[in-house]
Amino acid sequence: MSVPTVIVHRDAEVLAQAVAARLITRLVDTQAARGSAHLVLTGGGIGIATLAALAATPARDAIDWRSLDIWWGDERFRPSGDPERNETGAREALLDHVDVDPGRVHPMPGSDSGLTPEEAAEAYAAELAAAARPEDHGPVPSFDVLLLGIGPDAHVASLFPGQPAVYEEDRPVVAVHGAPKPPPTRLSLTFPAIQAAREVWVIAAGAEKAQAVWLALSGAGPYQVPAAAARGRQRTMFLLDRAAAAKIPPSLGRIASP
Ligand SMILES: O=C1O[C@H](COP(=O)(O)O)[C@@H](O)[C@H](O)[C@H]1O
Repeated sequence: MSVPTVIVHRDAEVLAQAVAARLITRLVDTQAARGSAHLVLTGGGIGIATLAALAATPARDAIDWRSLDIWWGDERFRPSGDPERNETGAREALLDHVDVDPGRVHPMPGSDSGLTPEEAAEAYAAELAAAARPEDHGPVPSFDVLLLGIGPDAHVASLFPGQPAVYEEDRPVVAVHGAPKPPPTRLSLTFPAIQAAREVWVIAAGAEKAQAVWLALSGAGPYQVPAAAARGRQRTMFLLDRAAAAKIPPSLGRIASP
């Protein structure tokens, strides 16, 4: 697994725009090299703001949207179209405004799917397995970029401290019950699936995330600090605003926006 690189931007607005710009470059380069790319989206305030920033920049047209597979790192188990779903936020902020191939957009099943949360997790795992190639050496595609927000409690995706999902070592997707942040029932990628990504980008803005960010970069254990296990195979980035970076030593964070 890769050692995190930390980049600090002035504020949440610059952070969202900078991550959007970085994403365009990464996806364009990947599509040039391999013809297509796999992107995993996150929900949350800065996650959706990043997607809105991507939608707002004309450079978004450099991405071949029809050759992009879009996945989610976690989802709230609510009906399709529910405002609490990460999918709903992503569609409104970005996906409704670009020429994606609907067949390559892979939302996690909702509570109106007729599936139990456990069945929904299994269904999503099967969808991931169907997209994996022999060279991926595992049950999920090698995601090119996997975006993660982080909670004040250091949760990533829907992997909350001390919950059974953080101990999952085999299945790539699990149902989560009793999440401390509402809604309580969710689906989430697990650490093995997250760590199969080529690149993991943790995005955080705001002072309420500062302690969690510091713990995630300080060698804390993943069961109590899930963000400490947010690592990509080739690259891990912590993309922060100044408030979220406030507790990490200045030597660790490279200021990118004066
Ligand atoms: O519940 C969730 O929370 C995290 C962080 O959200 P934020 O609003 O505090 O930034 C998010 O990354 C995750 O996808 C989501 O389901």
